[in-house]
Amino acid sequence: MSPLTIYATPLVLLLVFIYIARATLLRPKQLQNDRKLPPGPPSLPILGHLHLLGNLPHRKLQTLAKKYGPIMSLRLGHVPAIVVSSPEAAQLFLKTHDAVFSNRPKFQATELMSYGSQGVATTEYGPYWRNIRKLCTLELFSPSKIESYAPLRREEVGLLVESLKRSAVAHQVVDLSKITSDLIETITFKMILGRSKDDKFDMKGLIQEVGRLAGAFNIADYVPLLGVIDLQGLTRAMKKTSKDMDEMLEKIMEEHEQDPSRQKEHHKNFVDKLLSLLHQTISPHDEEIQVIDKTHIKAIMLDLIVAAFETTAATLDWAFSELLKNPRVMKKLQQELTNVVGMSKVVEETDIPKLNYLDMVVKETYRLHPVAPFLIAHESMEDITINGYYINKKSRIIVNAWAIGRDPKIWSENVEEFYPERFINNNIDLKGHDFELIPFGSGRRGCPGMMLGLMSVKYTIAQFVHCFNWELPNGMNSKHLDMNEKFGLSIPRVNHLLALPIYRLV
Ligand code: HEM
Repeated sequence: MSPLTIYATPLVLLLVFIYIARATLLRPKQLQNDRKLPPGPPSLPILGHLHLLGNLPHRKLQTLAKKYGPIMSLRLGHVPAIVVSSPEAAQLFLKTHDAVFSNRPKFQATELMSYGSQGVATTEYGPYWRNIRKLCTLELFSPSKIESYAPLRREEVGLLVESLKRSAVAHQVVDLSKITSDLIETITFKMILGRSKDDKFDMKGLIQEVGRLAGAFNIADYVPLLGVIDLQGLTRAMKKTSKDMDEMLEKIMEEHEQDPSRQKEHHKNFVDKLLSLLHQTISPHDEEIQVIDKTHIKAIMLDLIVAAFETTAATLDWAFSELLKNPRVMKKLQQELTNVVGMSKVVEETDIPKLNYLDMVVKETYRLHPVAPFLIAHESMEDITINGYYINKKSRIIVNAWAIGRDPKIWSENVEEFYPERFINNNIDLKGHDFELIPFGSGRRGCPGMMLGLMSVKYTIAQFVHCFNWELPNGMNSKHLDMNEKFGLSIPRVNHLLALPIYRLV
């Protein structure tokens, strides 16, 4: 036994004892009063229901919701949580009572790595969030801004097509997961930071580490007394990553400030825009004057990159996985591309609105693989009663978009099948109005980057599927392609997707 273990064990026992004593003596108000909580499974002392979550909590919570219903009550350590698993219930939380549930809970990861939760996605509901979100919408997500990035997407996807053509000639299997993740990395960095990856910093490595740490199950968030001793080593890792990340973001800001060409309006990218607002009020007309400083700018940049990168890359990974697993769908999509674009041309973004089957393929990808299966956690800002159930202020709201997408009562018995045609005769879209399909969330905290992300997703799928036929390596039967997923900040594939490109245009 190591000396560390010898000292740590009595300490853990002492902390556990204090925790039980506190929990017993200071019983939460909700338990003293006779208020009806939503149903839920029996819980353990201290852990509550943490032990039930497993490695793939979206699947475990789906199973539990079948027994306890679409509004289910859990306790994750000391945190009361409500799990929402039907479109009707999601509508209640994200639309009808949106104003009560628009807060974000604080996590150790966002506190340590997002500058005290000061980014867009991590910050609490209030004037600061409202102003920053308004600014991002105007400067990054407006239709004209999305269009202004079309040349960037065209160039980066074009370079990849050329490289894939070379692989095709050499009969070389490519790592599609890596290729698409590198592509999204480049596009995201150029859009938000105005620069591509370079040797100076390992931006992707750092962002992936932030994603890994933020997505890890951190006992400190649920049993704070145990968090003090940092048994998992996460606090240490977060502090280190946050320091490295800070150095990188500082240098990036410095470079922007020192480049005089950046002062010209048409050269400005998102960081320049944020820097031009330094020490100014974001919105002088709002009820609370907010002056933006460098810490805010770093938190906003980081939040946007993390929100954009993993989600978009994981979507592409699952879309290509499903297309390779379902050759019928791949052929039908190629047929649509042949008809609309023609075999002698590559896809342009202006073709995208005409590609109806592509639209259905993307929706079906999100139905089966909402890459943020629980959206981003929401938190109630006041006590409220919904459907006769009492919900405490500061309850964590977990919307299981993954379970909703796989509910046979909504999607019929072929729910596990990748079948884009299910969208032919309905108007279900991804905008958050149809609670059967909410991979981008809904309401005030719904994803503001949806249209920007969808453009990269659709354009990349269309170009790759139009330019190439794709085969699995070593003649693998499509039925044998593994679809194992891992849970984190998003749910990517466990194993990278490998495939052989064969050029198909004339
Ligand atoms: C294309 C794939 C994407 C998916 C599937 C996705 C999904 C989501 C989801 C589920 C949420 C949480 C919604 C909620 O809590 O109700 C969210 C929030 C957010 N997303 Fe996205 N997203 C994507 C792309 C992007 C991109 C490209 C950006 C920015 C460049 C972005 C920026 C954000 C931000 C800033 C938030 C936080 C909004 C807030 O808290 O007010 N997302 N996204």
